Amino acid sequence: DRSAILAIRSSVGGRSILWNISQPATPCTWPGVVCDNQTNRVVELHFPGMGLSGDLPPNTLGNMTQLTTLSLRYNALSGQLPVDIFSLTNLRNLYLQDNLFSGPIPDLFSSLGNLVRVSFAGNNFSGPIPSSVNNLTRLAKFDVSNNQLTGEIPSKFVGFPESEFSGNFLCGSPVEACNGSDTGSSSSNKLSGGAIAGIVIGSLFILLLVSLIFFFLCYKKRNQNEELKSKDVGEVKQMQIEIPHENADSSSSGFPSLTAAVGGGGGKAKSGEVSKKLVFLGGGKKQRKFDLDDLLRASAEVLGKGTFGTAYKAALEVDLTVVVKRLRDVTMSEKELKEKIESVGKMDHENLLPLRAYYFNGEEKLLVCDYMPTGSLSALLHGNRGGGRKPLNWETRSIIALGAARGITYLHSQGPKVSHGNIKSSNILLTPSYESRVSDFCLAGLVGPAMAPTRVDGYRSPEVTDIRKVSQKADVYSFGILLLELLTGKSPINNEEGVDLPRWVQSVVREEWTSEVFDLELLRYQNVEDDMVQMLQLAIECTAKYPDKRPCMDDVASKIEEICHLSGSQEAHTPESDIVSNS
Ligand SMILES: Nc1ncnc2c1ncn2[C@@H]1O[C@H](COP(=O)(O)OP(=O)(O)OP(=O)(O)O)[C@@H](O)[C@H]1O
Repeated sequence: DRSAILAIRSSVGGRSILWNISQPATPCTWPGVVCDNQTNRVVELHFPGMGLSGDLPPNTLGNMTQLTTLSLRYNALSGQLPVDIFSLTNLRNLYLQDNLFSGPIPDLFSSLGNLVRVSFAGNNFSGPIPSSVNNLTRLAKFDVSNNQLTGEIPSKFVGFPESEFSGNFLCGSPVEACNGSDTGSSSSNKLSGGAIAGIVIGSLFILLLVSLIFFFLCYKKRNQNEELKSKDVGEVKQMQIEIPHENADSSSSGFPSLTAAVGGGGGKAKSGEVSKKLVFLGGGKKQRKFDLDDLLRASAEVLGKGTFGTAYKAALEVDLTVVVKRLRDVTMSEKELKEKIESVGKMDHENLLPLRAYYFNGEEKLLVCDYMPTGSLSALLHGNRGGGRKPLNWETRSIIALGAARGITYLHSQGPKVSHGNIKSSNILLTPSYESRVSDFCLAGLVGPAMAPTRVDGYRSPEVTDIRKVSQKADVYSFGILLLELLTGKSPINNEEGVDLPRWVQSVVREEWTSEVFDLELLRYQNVEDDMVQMLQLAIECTAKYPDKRPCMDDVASKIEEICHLSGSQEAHTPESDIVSNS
């Protein structure tokens, strides 16, 4: 290993201060060199931005057979990649971005079967990406942006981020589809003047046609809006007669009233049907009651649009704020819906956010639950990542996981067909002491298949093709994703790897979980590393591809208790400063 590094040095130079060969015989103490403690073999080389230039020497790197990471990014290395690099079968990370490498990515590249992350971005690599890369099953990142690559992108990269392939002459998913012509064609394929003129005229014609269609659609839309406006006025009047309330359009807080926010007191009521009744759920439970007028008068703020419709925060009084969900596209009959909501209203567990009340009148369907001022786990994990954020410690994360697991376990205990159906971090709401309250449970059958939104995709188990047909084992899968989210700090919907979390985690070898997988915020808690590894294993079990291979929720909750030494009910006592660490 030592002589290989010295050979590289004499070929490509670099800043001598970083290559002090008068040092001891072992290269393990040289800057940028990482060795295995037991074997003393070099496992990682990190020479980023060290002023290396020229061609890498042949038959050199290939001798460093234990190399797992090779980082030569931000240098001025040129020429083709030496062939012996492709014999480094232990290599997992290859970072060669921002150099001057040229020539093809050879077929041999696919012999690096352990590769997980590769960046060739910002070089002059040319020719096609060999289709044999389809065999690199662990590859999770492959950034070849800004090279001279041509041809069709191998099918392996469907679903990878487009940005990793941009700035080339490539076609096919994830960039634009191939149309049969070679975008990287040589001068012999240059278009004639006539052909160019034809294309220009054709394009102008298409532009004209598109503009005409656009104007026509705008015109039609405007007419429709005018029609709707006149209809709405009628409906608002109708609702205002049916549901009388004072001061409906504005409130003292400056936010519009709920009536105004939902568009004039709600949707269309069935003719002759008048309902002012807000039906409270939860039986004899002590809770403050209010009537529909109070609700409609309350100042309302949109919280977001979810699977079932829009959620509004409605402040009724100084100390009474609720969330109103306005359901849309409900496919059930009103009778069925009432039965369903009544049964959901009976669910009672300390880790569930109960439904407080509902209101149905014709097309208008409102669900009411308590507002949770601390917000959701999603906001806590992913909000404010840029700056001014308080890291979320391991203990808090495990208490949140356990609370959510217990809430879901309770649901599953209500019958083999009862499942949550929409487990995700925005549906785990938190009390001020960071206890979990699982929300939006058992509502999966409410909306039609057209509502199957891509937004739940990151959590949805592979066997679920219709979001109305969920199961307890599908819940376990989604919960496993939630655990991965807690452990990695990455959102399953929108993460920089652009891959699904289980696939990404499993592409990293176990020894590297600590450095590669866990949220950086968790790395400071070294005494709990074992617990985190066990939790990650549990998450992987939960996200098994086949439902039968997944544990049941009851066992998942017990396992979390065991891993984190948490048993009994978690007290709501911990002040915020103990929960989110300040450093
Ligand atoms: N009771 C609540 N208290 C505080 N925030 C809430 C409450 N209910 C929902 N939210 C927040 O309001 C936003 C919109 O919620 P909503 O449930 O409508 O959509 P979602 O959770 O994003 O998706 P889905 O409808 O699929 O559950 C989310 O950010 C959610 O965390």
